[in-house]
This record gives sequence, C-alpha cells and structure tokens, in this order.
Amino acid sequence: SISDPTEIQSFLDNFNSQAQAVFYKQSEVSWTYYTNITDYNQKLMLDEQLMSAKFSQEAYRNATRFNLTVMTQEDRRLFIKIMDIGTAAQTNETKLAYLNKVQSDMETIYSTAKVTMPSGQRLPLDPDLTQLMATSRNYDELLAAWLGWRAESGGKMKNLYAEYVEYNNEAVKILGHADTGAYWRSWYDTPTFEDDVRALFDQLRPLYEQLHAYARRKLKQIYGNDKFPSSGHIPAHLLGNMWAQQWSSLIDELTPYKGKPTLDVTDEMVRQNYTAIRIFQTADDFFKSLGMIPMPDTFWDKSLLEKPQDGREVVCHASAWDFYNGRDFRIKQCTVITAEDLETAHHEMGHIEYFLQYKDQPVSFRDGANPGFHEAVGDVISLSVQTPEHMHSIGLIPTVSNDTESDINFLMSMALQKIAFLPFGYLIDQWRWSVFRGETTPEKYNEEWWNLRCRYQGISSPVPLTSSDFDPGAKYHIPAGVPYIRYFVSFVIQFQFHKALCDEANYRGPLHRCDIYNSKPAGTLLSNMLKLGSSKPWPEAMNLLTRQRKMDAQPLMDYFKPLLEYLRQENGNDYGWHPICPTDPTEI
Ligand SMILES: O=C(CCC(O)(O)[C@H](Cc1ccccc1)NC(=O)c1ccccc1)N[C@@H](Cc1c[nH]c2ccccc12)C(=O)O
Ligand SMILES: [Zn+2]
Repeated sequence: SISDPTEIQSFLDNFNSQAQAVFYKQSEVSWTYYTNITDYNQKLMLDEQLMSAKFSQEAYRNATRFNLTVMTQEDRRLFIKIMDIGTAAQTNETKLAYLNKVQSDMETIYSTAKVTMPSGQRLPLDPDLTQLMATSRNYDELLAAWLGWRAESGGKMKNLYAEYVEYNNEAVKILGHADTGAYWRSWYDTPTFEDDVRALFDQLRPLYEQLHAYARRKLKQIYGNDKFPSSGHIPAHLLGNMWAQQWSSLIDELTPYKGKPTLDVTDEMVRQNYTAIRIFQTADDFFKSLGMIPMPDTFWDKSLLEKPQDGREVVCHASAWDFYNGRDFRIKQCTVITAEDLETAHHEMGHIEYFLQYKDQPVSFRDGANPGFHEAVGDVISLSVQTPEHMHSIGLIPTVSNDTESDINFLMSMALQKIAFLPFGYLIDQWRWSVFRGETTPEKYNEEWWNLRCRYQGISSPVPLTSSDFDPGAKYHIPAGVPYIRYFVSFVIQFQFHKALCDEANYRGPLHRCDIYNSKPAGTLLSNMLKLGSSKPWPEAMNLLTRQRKMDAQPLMDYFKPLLEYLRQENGNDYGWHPICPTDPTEI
C-alpha cells in the first residue's frame, strides 16, 4: 500500500478539488428540487445522486490503497472521513437508485400533504396547520387537524418506510456497520454514546415531569377533566404543536403570574410590520455584534426566505445549505412573522455561521465537531436574544421587570421551548434505532412509537390506534431520513456553550438573564471552536470552548433551578403518569 507522503498529499489535494465540484453540483440540483417540487426536478436530483455516489465509491476505492499507519493524525482523519461514504457504498445501482427514490418520495408526500378540513378548505402544514395547532383552543378543531395531518402524511408512507429501512441497512452494512442506527451513532465517535444520552435524559426527567404536571393541570382547566385519561397522559393534540414537541404557543395560558407584560413577541413583531428579511437581518446583526462573519451577499441574493406564492410546491421544513465552494450559502425557510420563526431563523443562521467559519477547511472537515454541535450554534445565540433585556433592547417588549414573579414567567416561557422538547428529542431515535436493529418490525412500528410517546413524553393518542396508522411519518425527519438525537444533544450542550460564552463576556448574573450581544471576546471564543469544523474529535472542540470534554446537563439544570422549585411547590404530589398508554383513550 502507498506510504509516500507526496502521493498522499496529491491524492488529498485532488480529492478536495474534485469533491468541491461534485458536491456543488449535487447541492445546486437538490436546491432546485427542494424549491420547486416537480417530477422532472426530482429525476435530475436522483440522477445527480447516482453520479455523486459513483464519485464517492471511486474515492473510497482509491483511499483504501494508502497505508494509514504512516500518516499524520490529521491525514489519517481525512482518509477515514473520505471512506465514510454512507449509503453511497451500495454499488448495486438499481438498489441505490430505488433507495434514493423511496426516500425522496416519502419526503415529497410529507411536503405536499394537505388536509381537507370540515369547512372544505385544503390546508398544508406550513403555515396553516401549524398556525391552527398553535392558536386554536377548540378540542374538536385541533383533533380534526391532528387526525387529518397524520392520515395525509404518515398514513400514506408506511410501506415505503419499511423498504427504506431494508435498503438503507443493506447499504451501510457494506461499510461494516451493524445497521443504519449504528452508522448514525458512529458520527459521535463515542463507544458509550447510547448510555451517555440515556444518563442525560434520566438526569433531566424530573424537570420534565414537573413541567408536564403543571401543563396538564392548566390544560384540564381549559378542556375539562373528562378529556384526559386516568393514566395521567395529556392528549397529543392539545399542546399547541403538531407533535407536542414544544409548548411555547401555550405561554399565555401557562404563565404563572398574570398581569405582567407578555413574553410572546409575535403580536409586537406583526404590529411593527416585521418582514422575513428583517427577521434574518436581526439574526445577522447579532453575529456581527460578536465580531463573527456576516451573511455574504450570495446569501441575501439566493436564499428562499418565504413560501413562494406562485403555486410552486416547496419543501417548507427549514434547512441551511453549504454549496461547498466557499462562497454560496443559503437558507430555505417558509418564514412567518412569529416569535417561533424568529427563533428558527437564528437556528438556521447558526448553521450558516458554522459553514462560514470552517469554509477554508478541507471538504471532509466541513462538518460539525459532531451533529449536535451544528444544531447548537444558532440556539446558543437565541438564548441571549430571548432574554427580556435583549428583547427590550430591540424594541419587542416595552419594559424589563426582573422581580421574582417576572423571572419565573420568563423561565416558564423558556421551559416550554427547551424542557418540553427533551423527551421528544430523545425518543425519536430510540424508536428509529430499534427499527434499524430489527427489534421493531413493520407491524409494530406504530405501537412502539406510542409506547415511547406514552412512556417518555407522557402524552397519548386521542383516538384508538389502527394498523394502517404510521404516526412517525407525520414528523419531517422520519420521511426525510434526518437523524434526531442531534437535537437532544444540542439542547444539553447549548447551555454549556451559553455558560462558557457568558463567562468569557465577563457576565456575572444568573445564567438565564445573560445576553452576550456585542461581546467580541465571546465571539472570538465561539469562532475559534467553529473554525475547527470536524478536524478534531468533538471532546477537543468542547474543551476549547467550555474547558471540559464531556456533555454535561448541569448548566441546563442550573439555568432552570428557580423554576423547578416553583413547579415542585405548585404540583405537590400531582405529577407523573402511568408508563403504559391508556387502553381506550376515551376511557376516563
Ligand atoms: O428540524 C429543525 C430545523 C431544521 C434543521 O436546521 O435542523 C435542518 C434539518 C435538515 C437536515 C438535513 C436535510 C434537510 C433538513 N438541518 C440543516 O439544515 C443542517 C444543515 C447543515 C448541517 C446540519 C444541519 N428543528 C427541529 C427542532 C429544533 C431544534 N432547535 C430548534 C429551535 C427552534 C425551533 C425548533 C428547533 C424540528 O423542527 O423538529
Ligand atoms: Zn438545525
């Protein structure tokens, strides 16, 4: 095998320039499809995916001819990443083409699904059903939207998913992975990763149980005790979100102390005629205040920041795009003028900032230190943006009151976003890993999904399950094949990052009131970590930013400590739920 340093270097240089060209072409063709769903654009994208797979297979074959043992650590790391080609390892072109087609068809079903409401209106998820789930307080209207969405999305792809699992597993096994779940977990390069995330979740459950109990009591007052099963579960369609994954839209009902200025800035954004562009300029301004890299002109020219009104079908689920040429970076988001979309805009721009910071790395290092890092960048900035102090400084709330009651109100609004999410962020890939392992077979897909929803999230289906249901398919990341444990990891580490940046900014107060806006030292510290991309093992990136190498839920627990005390006080013994789903949801 080849050990000559000159040959090693020329292979890496060659790969780097060829890969940029191939990945650029694939990004462009995919972008065309995602922003204009037609059979023709899908075919162009699928053809390009086969070309790109051939390039990756060739690079893999060439890379195996080199002797890794004589290389520098950095070159060895590059070769290992070049050989991690995922499903492109499938050299049977018919099988790979079919896998890619099935995956794209499921994502298209999801992205073009519409629900016919009792009124006869046909509503898409974005923006209509999302807004209905957030604003309606009518039990039956919420149920109609929830039932309609699951039928039009997941209900239409159950058999496709079983095939996707089979073909995806077959492809990654060629690389030596036990199954697709094992392949996805390998990106964290931690042999105890599954145990580590389970330990974090177990550590955080008491926080969630208290929030769940508080929300359940308030929702019973709104919808009546008779709508809630005696098992203690909350019906899945009552949490203000299609998947009950974040409960922020219930903030007005769940605010502990009434009579204080609202923390939901949506109305004020609408009153000030906020536009999608202005939402993204607000986010860009924050990164600039830290001395970080502003969005380039191509971002403003080529992003799609609003749902097209010309009848085009698009994939509305937000995403950030690196075109791998060091110049072209875009966001695709069907932005609406709400507090939640202000938050999502920061989340997406966090991905772009990461792209910008590592754009001079070799292509194979243009990735997050681990997938959770990529999801955390924007959310860290958003933790500062959402403080009452910052919201006041950008004119979205009239006054800042930091008496104890206002403080609890603010912590509640953050908990509805961050604590409510934890079991959801955890359970999605618990389900998928069990499916990829073959422990959960197709006839058990839906039953196991609700087992996890009932056990970890304490919510249950408002109607009896039938064998044709496939509720996992009603959540974008399942048909789109996007892993999800990354968000659970992000929701833990973003508080570690926030604490480290607040320390760097010489902030002294309570963590939940810290706003790092204008802190160049904090911006420099964050940039230096982001510049690494995936060139170093993630514990090193973690250490550079936080001075420790592990994921740690303590900063999150410290942030919410005052709220946990309040909730324990409020709930007394009225908390918790039976781990098993209620047999008949209408059984009371
Ligand atoms: O899915 C997303 C945002 C979409 C994304 O930015 O994570 C996007 C997902 C995606 C991945 C691959 C193909 C298509 C979509 N990820 C990226 O765009 C992305 C880009 C580069 C590197 C890594 C991820 N958020 C999650 C939950 C969430 C996490 N943080 C939040 C903050 C506010 C609101 C929601 C969330 C959700 O909606 O369930
Ligand atoms: Zn993301």
